[in-house]
Amino acid sequence: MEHVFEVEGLRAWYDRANPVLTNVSLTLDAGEAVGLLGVNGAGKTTMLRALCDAHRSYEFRSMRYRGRACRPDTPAFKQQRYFALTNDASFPTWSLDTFIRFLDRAYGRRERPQLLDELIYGFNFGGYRSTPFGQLSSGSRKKAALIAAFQTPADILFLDEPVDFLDFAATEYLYHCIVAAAERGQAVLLSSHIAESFTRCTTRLYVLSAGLLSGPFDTPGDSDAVAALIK
Ligand SMILES: Nc1ncnc2c1ncn2[C@@H]1O[C@H](COP(=O)(O)OP(=O)(O)OP(=O)(O)O)[C@@H](O)[C@H]1O
Repeated sequence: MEHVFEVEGLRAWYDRANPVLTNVSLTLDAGEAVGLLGVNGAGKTTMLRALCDAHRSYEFRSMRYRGRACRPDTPAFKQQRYFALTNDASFPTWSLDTFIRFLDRAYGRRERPQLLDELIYGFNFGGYRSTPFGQLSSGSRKKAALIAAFQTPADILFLDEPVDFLDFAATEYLYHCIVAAAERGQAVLLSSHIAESFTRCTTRLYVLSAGLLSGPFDTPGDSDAVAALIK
């Protein structure tokens, strides 16, 4: 089966003599959510940033989007992936409504127009859609970032610690959104420190440690077994 995305031999660094990532290879398939585990500082964010053209210092042996060679900055790849940061402080004067208009131009419109309204309702964000991001609480800012991510028609969603800052209800709704995105045919790669987010949402896991990515492993059914993967 053709993978929607594959990368081999990714290496990334801040100091070239001490690379954060020395050999990262992974595949993502349409219609699956995949987890990315690693202790604090393992390099998960650096990896996602490198894959999404947000980190300059990297090299790789090969990268493919739907079987075609690409780079993180290839326009055809960029238009089919969305990267949601852990803690996004960009566009402080923009609201969700403004941001969505921008994303509609960049990614094209949603196949189901009602998806955006469903997401705003599900994340209980209706009262904030015209509030500037800079005036939102951390959790509400995160909800805006996740609504923006899940409403795009991009083939691949890269979600860096999507659970962070969310309240209980929003966390539950996030899990629903990840599963629903996979059911719609998108590929989702999410990093997290919450084992439950993997057992609830993913089918496969990769573990980042000492610059190397191991896996994929079938996602275990219980949280202790997930945590054991990084011991
Ligand atoms: N701007 C930077 N300059 C230099 N080193 C950095 C920079 N950002 C991150 N690092 C280092 O790169 C390594 C990987 O950091 P990264 O943020 O990718 O890890 P992470 O797995 O996402 O961590 P966490 O789970 O704590 O978010 C760490 O040793 C970190 O100190």
